Amino acid sequence: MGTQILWGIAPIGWRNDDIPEIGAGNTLQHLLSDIVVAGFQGTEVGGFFPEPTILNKELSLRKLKIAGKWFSSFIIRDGIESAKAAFHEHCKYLQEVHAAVAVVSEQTHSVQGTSENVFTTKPHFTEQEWSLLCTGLNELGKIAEAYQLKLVYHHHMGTGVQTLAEIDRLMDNTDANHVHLLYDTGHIYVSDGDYMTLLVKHRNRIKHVHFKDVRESERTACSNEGLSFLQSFLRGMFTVPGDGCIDFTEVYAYLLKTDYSGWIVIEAEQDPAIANPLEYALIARNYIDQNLLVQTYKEEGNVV
Ligand SMILES: O=C1C[C@@H](O)[C@H](O)[C@@H](O)C1=O
Ligand SMILES: [Co+2]
Repeated sequence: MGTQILWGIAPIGWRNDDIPEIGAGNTLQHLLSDIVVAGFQGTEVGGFFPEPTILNKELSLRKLKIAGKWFSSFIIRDGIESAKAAFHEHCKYLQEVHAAVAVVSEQTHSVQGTSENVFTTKPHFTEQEWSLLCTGLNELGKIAEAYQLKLVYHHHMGTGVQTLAEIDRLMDNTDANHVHLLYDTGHIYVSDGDYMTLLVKHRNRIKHVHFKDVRESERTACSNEGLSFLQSFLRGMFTVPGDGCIDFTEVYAYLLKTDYSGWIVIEAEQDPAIANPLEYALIARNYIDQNLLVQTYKEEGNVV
């Protein structure tokens, strides 16, 4: 067995699909070259990425890989058949860029992209909606496998699968063979004020990881002011590991102890006009090298 971890960083610090205007001047080439400078092995696909042959060329020039890509599903709103058709297209693209996972988030009734207070407003699915969602995800999971991908579900602020209780329900009612979990430290911390319980409870379903850190003072301010999800990230609620309040040494130690293999993707949405993306990528890299990789080194029996 043993642990095989690939380290990536998401485009979200350079350009953000939730607010496409910010960082719009950052090109694909600029982003990918910054990722190389910061010493990461790959990234996730952003909405502005080109078709597979062009992307593969730019990736191979820099020896970078693609981990996966976000997919907003509307299983509840549009029905399973409609979601399946869109997901086939998504998986086809991902297979062509040799990705490992398809990141799925159900966006029916979501307030993620709205001006609603994300700390007090979120959808609560009915019994019928839960049943449709879980059945639909099982179907999408099988489609992902046909493209040599794993479907990993992204719990997310402002959506119907946000809290630990909601993630429990999703895990309990979907097929573990087809529906896996993406563990995002930042989202579960902002939602529940805790990140270890989810990790320990559902470690056996976790097949993809986002390391997102949180500035506690900004989280409190955003919550007190009743900001939306988009306003909160523009305000600086999220940051890279090493710059916020999450103890990633604890998270990483647990992943190592349980032989996690796969991608860990640094993901911190910030306004690139305020937080220089390369500078923050280097802060993350430095934190990983100084605080996390030293654990792998010790596990291998080395003396530090
Ligand atoms: O994985 C993610 C993808 C983004 O589009 C999303 O809004 C962000 O919060 C996230 O965690
Ligand atoms: Co995420």
